[in-house]
Amino acid sequence: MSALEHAAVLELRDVHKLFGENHVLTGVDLLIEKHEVVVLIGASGSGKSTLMRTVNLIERVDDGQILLSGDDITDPRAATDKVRARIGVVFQHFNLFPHMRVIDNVTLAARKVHRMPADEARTKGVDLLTRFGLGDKVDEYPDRLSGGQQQRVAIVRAILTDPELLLLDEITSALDPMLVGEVLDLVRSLKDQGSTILMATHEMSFARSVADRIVFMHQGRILEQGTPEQVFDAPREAATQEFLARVTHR
Ligand SMILES: Nc1ncnc2c1ncn2[C@@H]1O[C@H](COP(=O)(O)OP(=O)(O)OP(=O)(O)O)[C@@H](O)[C@H]1O
Repeated sequence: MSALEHAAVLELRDVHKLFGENHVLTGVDLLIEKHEVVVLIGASGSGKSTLMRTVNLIERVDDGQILLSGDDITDPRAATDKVRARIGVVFQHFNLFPHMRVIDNVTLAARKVHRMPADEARTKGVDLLTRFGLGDKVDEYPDRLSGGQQQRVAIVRAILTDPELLLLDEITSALDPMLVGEVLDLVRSLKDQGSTILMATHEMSFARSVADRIVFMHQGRILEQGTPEQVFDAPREAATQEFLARVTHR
């Protein structure tokens, strides 16, 4: 077997990011294996979003390397659109096109970027929407859907082309609390079907129940990581203890 076949889905090696004088990522090392669900937690401003944005090449790292299934995507010669086509991304705001029906939103990238034939994309889109309880919304426009439904559509869009990695950045933060559960249930199904996920969230009980590994970020680096039991029940670092004391009552 070649070394590539053993490559982790995602590897960050000593990643640094600065915004002017603000050193936001201060040396992040992270390894995510296939089928792993890794949840990033940490205070506001600790660098979770920035970390995810460097993986999707929205932000360029200032130092260090990021490898996707063994390919150095921080190499300036790596084609940004080809890298992005291998990663499914869902942000806090759904960013659906308001003038396009749900099915067209879901299949657009598959058809235009991945050159999937339109009928195949539609069949796959309808199948996934149906599986996730949106079968009757296929031909609706986004503004006829609840926030939770729109976010589920955004997730279906992200998984339509079977990406190697899913990045989920605070996907429930903009939702009415009543609608959070349906979105988190979908994430749980993705885990059950073997997706590889890097997710930032403030939903601590969900993080505990879904994560294979919890990664606690503090001041731009990973302060500690481990199973949910290790990090939530026996945090080693004072900063982790303080953070958890503040958020776990939620
Ligand atoms: N485009 C940008 N330009 C300048 N500074 C930025 C930019 N994006 C993020 N920052 C700064 O980087 C730091 C980390 O922000 P980031 O959004 O990564 O934190 P976070 O842990 O995701 O926070 P939250 O939980 O609130 O989403 C903050 O100090 C923020 O102000």
